Amino acid sequence: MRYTLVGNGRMGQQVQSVIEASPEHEVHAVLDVDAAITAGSFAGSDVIIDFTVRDAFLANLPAMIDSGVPVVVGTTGWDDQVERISAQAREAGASLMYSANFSLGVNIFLRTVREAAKMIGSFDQFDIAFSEQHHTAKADFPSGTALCAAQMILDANPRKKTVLSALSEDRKIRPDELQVASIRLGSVFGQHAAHINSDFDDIVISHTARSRQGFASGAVEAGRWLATKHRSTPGFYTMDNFLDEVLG
Ligand SMILES: NC(=O)C1=CN([C@@H]2O[C@H](COP(=O)(O)OP(=O)(O)OC[C@H]3O[C@@H](n4cnc5c(N)ncnc54)[C@H](OP(=O)(O)O)[C@@H]3O)[C@@H](O)[C@H]2O)C=CC1
Ligand SMILES: O=C(O)C1=N[C@H](C(=O)O)C[C@H](O)C1
Repeated sequence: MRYTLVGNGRMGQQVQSVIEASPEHEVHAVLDVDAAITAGSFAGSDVIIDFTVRDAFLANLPAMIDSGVPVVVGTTGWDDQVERISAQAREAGASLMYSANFSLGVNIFLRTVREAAKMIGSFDQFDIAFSEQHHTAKADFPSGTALCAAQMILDANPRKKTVLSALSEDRKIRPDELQVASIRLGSVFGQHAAHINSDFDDIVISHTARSRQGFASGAVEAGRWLATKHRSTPGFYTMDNFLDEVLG
């Protein structure tokens, strides 16, 4: 499988080393910030993996779609555009897979949080909040993973209606607001936690990334899966679709 990588930062380099460690895969090209990207930039490639920044991803997307090569997007910070872009990909007969987090561990964690949020929804005594910690070079907040978890909690728990990502100095949080707190600290790879509280107990469900390798391995596996999917059923996919298929 020949991969073209868009972005050569922390994640681009980690994806490159995962691909180079596998006899089945090869890096076809790496397109960094200086590349003038057109549809032709992806010729000869089986999969594109994008780890850049919101604006670069949005600017390069038309060329990626026009190339007809399936695209795995790890870049976060564009959740407000997901509906428009998924429709655009479907209309073009392209394949695009987006996840704010390609780590298998994180996706298992997210499903656990969803189940917990659903269960506590039946009992008024429980409150829930979410937190994330990342390195100080991270551009977006809350993390894409935290936003994804927050949406799952809002969908699962009728007592939470909106996300509050920054507290106000002059008012209390409302019971129907879900606090999503962000900490930027040193070189933390990524830590996410759901915090549940009642008068009787505290439940904390958490995931801590031990390196960037889990994100990168997941993105490479997702690329292999998407390339196969693209041949039979092009479309817009997420890690949920991938996991549903793998888990049967
Ligand atoms: N889905 C997942 O599993 C994960 C997602 N992420 C997300 O991935 C993204 C990247 O993270 P990370 O690698 O840590 O960030 P980095 O800042 O280390 O890397 C981003 C890279 O993109 C480059 N870039 C900027 N504009 C363009 C462009 N137009 N064309 C090509 N390359 C460009 C930057 O170059 P320069 O620095 O020279 O501007 C930089 O090298 C973030 O949105 C992050 O949240 C991170 C980890 C896991
Ligand atoms: O920027 C990062 O580093 C990470 N970003 C992703 C996110 O925004 O959720 C995933 C991971 O936690 C690392």
